[in-house]
Amino acid sequence: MSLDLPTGVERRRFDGRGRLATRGDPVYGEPQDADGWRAWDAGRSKLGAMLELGMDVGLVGGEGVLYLGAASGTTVSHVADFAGPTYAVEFAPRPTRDLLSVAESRPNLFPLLKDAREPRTYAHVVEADLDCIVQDVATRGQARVALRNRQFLASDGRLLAAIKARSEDVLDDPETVFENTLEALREGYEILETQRLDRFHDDHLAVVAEPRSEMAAER
Ligand SMILES: C[S@@+](CC[C@H](N)C(=O)[O-])C[C@H]1O[C@@H](n2cnc3c(N)ncnc32)[C@H](O)[C@@H]1O
Repeated sequence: MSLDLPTGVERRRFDGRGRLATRGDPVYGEPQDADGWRAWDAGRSKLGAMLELGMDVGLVGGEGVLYLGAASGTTVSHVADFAGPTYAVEFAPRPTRDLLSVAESRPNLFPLLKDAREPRTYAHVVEADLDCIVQDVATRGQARVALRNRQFLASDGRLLAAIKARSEDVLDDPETVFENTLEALREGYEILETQRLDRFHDDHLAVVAEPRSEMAAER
């Protein structure tokens, strides 16, 4: 199935091959074309992989985004190229330094050196009613992170999460980890679509979800 890409994301030719691309300053040595488009490497980006696999991520371009686990900005740089205000949370100082450089040419990208498990520490900065949370934290308790940050999402917003099985339990069967994580997520989200990302990222499950209205409060 082929779904529309968000405005600001196109399929362009690089070295004779059609690849996803956004327009902006290069960040990680990715190929660029003469019109200022830069290739979006799905092998280095879970959101890129979700788009390559044709998942219905619900992005149209221009969204307000909270990105959890921004690292040095590989994926969030592409997000900021096509989205609106993009809040990028990362708790490790070293990659956050790189993220600050990525933000220099992207006035809509706001790096936050914060722990995604503690949303109260950035709730005064991040706006409410965002269209989208992108989550790629690779830490134990990935469902809890998504539930705690649900407060920032509009009622019709989307959670786009990449769940890494080995971050929850190195020994457990990934399928079991994914089932348990989805069960935990259902406390605050309705799961719309899931897909294994193994073609691009081993033992990762991509999840598209929307907030459930009946969840009383964040935990
Ligand atoms: C797989 S990497 C993210 C890669 C990035 N999303 C990309 O595609 O460019 C996971 C990142 O999550 C960060 N992280 C893990 N736990 C976190 C937490 N509780 N709060 C904020 N960042 C966290 C790690 O420091 C790491 O940089």
